[in-house]
Amino acid sequence: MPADRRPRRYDEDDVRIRPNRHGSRPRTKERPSHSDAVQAFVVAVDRGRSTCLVGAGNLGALGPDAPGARLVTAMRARELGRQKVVVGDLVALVGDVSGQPDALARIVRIEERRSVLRRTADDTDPVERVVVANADQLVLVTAVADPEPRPRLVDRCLVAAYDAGMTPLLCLTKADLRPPEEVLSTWAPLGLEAVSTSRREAAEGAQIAGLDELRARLTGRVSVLVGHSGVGKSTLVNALVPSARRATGRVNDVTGRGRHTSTSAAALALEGGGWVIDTPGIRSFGLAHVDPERVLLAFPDLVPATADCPRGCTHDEPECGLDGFVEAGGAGAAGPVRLVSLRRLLRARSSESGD
Ligand SMILES: Nc1nc2c(ncn2[C@@H]2O[C@H](COP(=O)(O)OP(=O)(O)OP(=O)(O)O)[C@@H](O)[C@H]2O)c(=O)[nH]1
Ligand SMILES: [Zn+2]
Repeated sequence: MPADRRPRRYDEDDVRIRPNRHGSRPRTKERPSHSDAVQAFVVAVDRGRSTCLVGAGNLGALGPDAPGARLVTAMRARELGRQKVVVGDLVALVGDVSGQPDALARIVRIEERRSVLRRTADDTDPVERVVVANADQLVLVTAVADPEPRPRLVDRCLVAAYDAGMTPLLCLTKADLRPPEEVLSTWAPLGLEAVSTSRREAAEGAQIAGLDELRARLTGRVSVLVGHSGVGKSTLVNALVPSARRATGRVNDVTGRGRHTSTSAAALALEGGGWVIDTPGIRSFGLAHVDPERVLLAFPDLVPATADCPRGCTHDEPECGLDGFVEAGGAGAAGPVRLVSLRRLLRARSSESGD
C-alpha cells in the first residue's frame, strides 16, 4: 500500500499539515516543539534508515567514543515532508533513542545546514540531490599516475566545492610514481591547497607516507572525500581510520546491510577528532545547478570587476567586465591567469562528463 494511502492515526503531525477548516486563523508554520527531542549527527543513510550518533555533541564533535555516545537507527517522521536526510545532517530525534537492537527513533527535524554538497540530475539519476550536508572541506583525491589525473574532473569537483561553500583540498596520491609538482602546476593560479601521499615499502609492509600532513588538515573538521576509482581512496581511508571496518561493522549491525553493497556515503570518525565522509557513489558531479556568482566567490580578487558586468552576466561572454578589469591591472600581476582559471571552471559546468 502506498504510504499516503495508509490509514493514519491522528497525531501531532496532522496539526501542521492539515488545512485549516475554519479559515479564520492563519495556518501556523510552527512545528511541534518536540521538547523531548535529542540532537544527533547522521553518519550513514541506507534506504530510508539513518544511522545517527547521539550524545557526541554538535556535528559529532566529541566522537563516537564519548561517554554516553551511541548509534541510533531512525526513520524520517512524516512531518519532514519531502526533505531528505543525508550524511552530515544534524537532526532532532524522538521516540526510542536508546540505540538498543531493533529500536527505531523518528527524525522530526533537520537542523539548518551550514553547507550543502549537491549534484544535478543526470542521465543515470533524474533527481537533483543533496549528497552531503555540513561538511567544511572537499578532499579531491587524484592519483599523479595510474590512473592518469583527470584535470577536467578535478575542475568539476572544484566548482562543486565552491558552490557548496566548502574549502577544497587536493590530495595527490601515488606520488611515488611521479613528482606531484608536475600535476600541481595545472591549479597553481587557484592557490589550491594540496597534499601528496605515496606508498613506501617498509619492513612491516607497505606504508603510506604523507599521511600525517593529510591527517593534520582533516583533524577537527568534517571532510568529504571524492575520487575516481583506482586513485587509492580506499587505501587512504583505511590508513586514516584503521577502525573503519569495525566502525562500519557497527553500522551494519544496525542497518543489517553490508557496506560493500551500499553506494551511499558514510561518515568515519578520526581518532584526533573530526570526520571523513567517504562517498563510494560519487565520481563526478552534474553542475547545471551551479550559480556562476558562487564560483566567482572563490576569486575574491576578481569580484570587484563585476560592477562593470551586464545584469545576469555569465562572466564568460564578450560584455563581461572581468576582461577590462584584469587588463587594467585591477587584479594584479596574477590577474590574467586567474581569469583563465575562472573561465575554465565556469566552462566545466557545462562540459558533458568528468573525464
Ligand atoms: N604506487 C602506489 N599505489 C597505490 C598507492 N595507494 C594505493 N595504491 C594502489 O592503487 C590501487 C587502487 O587503490 P584503492 O585504494 O583500491 O583505490 P580506490 O580509489 O579506493 O579505488 P576503488 O576501490 O575502485 O574505488 C591498489 O592497487 C593500491 O595498492 C600509492 O600511494 N602508490
Ligand atoms: Zn561578467
